[in-house]
Amino acid sequence: MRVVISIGGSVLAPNLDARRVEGHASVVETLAREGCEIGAVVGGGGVARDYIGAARDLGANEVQLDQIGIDVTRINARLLIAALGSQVDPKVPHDYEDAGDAIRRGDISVMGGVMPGQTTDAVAAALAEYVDADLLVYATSVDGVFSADPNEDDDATKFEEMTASELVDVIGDIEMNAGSSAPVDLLAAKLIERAKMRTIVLDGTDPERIEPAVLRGEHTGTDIIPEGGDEPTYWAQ
Ligand SMILES: Nc1ncnc2c1ncn2[C@@H]1O[C@H](COP(=O)(O)OP(=O)(O)OP(=O)(O)O)[C@@H](O)[C@H]1O
Ligand SMILES: O=c1ccn([C@@H]2O[C@H](COP(=O)(O)O)[C@@H](O)[C@H]2O)c(=O)[nH]1
Repeated sequence: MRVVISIGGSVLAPNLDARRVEGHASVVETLAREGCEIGAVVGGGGVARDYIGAARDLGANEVQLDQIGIDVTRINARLLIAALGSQVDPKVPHDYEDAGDAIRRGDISVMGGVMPGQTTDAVAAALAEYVDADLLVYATSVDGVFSADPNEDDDATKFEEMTASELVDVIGDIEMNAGSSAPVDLLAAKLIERAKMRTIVLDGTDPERIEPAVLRGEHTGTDIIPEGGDEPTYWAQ
């Protein structure tokens, strides 16, 4: 089974806690031992937003701010690489071909951002499509996709499952400025839709939640169901 895991910066490195990074690395290594081929994509989190906020105050434009964000995602990717064993490609790929080559060699590949105008959510979706992944998992700071931002709206309800086109509708109005927050960004949702990619959005603050989701489809987040796609088959079955 080939899986791409997007790990939000806010769940990997909300502060520089080595044990937390080790926890995520340990789950990735366990999945690799179970026979999964893995591409990981790491976000920038609060640190990226702090840098972006300061540079915005200094007058940088949105592309310059995105470039700062990309730099931070790549630093976070290096942090995860540092915690992974010998099976990881030590290089942070800057494009999908290099990441795909590493995965096909049997290495774990860890990417950050690639280009302005998107977030690492879109990188993960594009990598998943490029390597023909069986599953894409977003480990983010909320336990799934809600009808509205659950941190802003007490009446927001969680989707246990939804189609990719419903996802596009729900997140379509979220702003796309550098450093913006969304469980999955709009470009990622469109890529998931066109690739008919089976996708799970879950709370990754506890990395232990990722393993049962990948191996058995067990989680409390949101399943994005491919329209016209096949029924999911789980690795452990
Ligand atoms: N409809 C929605 N459903 C769920 N979360 C939403 C929704 N709309 C906005 N959000 C916000 O999206 C946030 C999750 O995305 P966020 O970008 O902060 O984290 P991430 O995916 O872990 O990546 P990173 O921290 O690297 O940016 C949540 O904290 C929530 O406030
Ligand atoms: O391909 C990419 C990836 C990221 N960015 C910029 O970086 C920040 C932080 O990334 P997150 O995935 O949101 O953690 C993002 O908001 C963008 O400003 C990018 O431009 N291109």
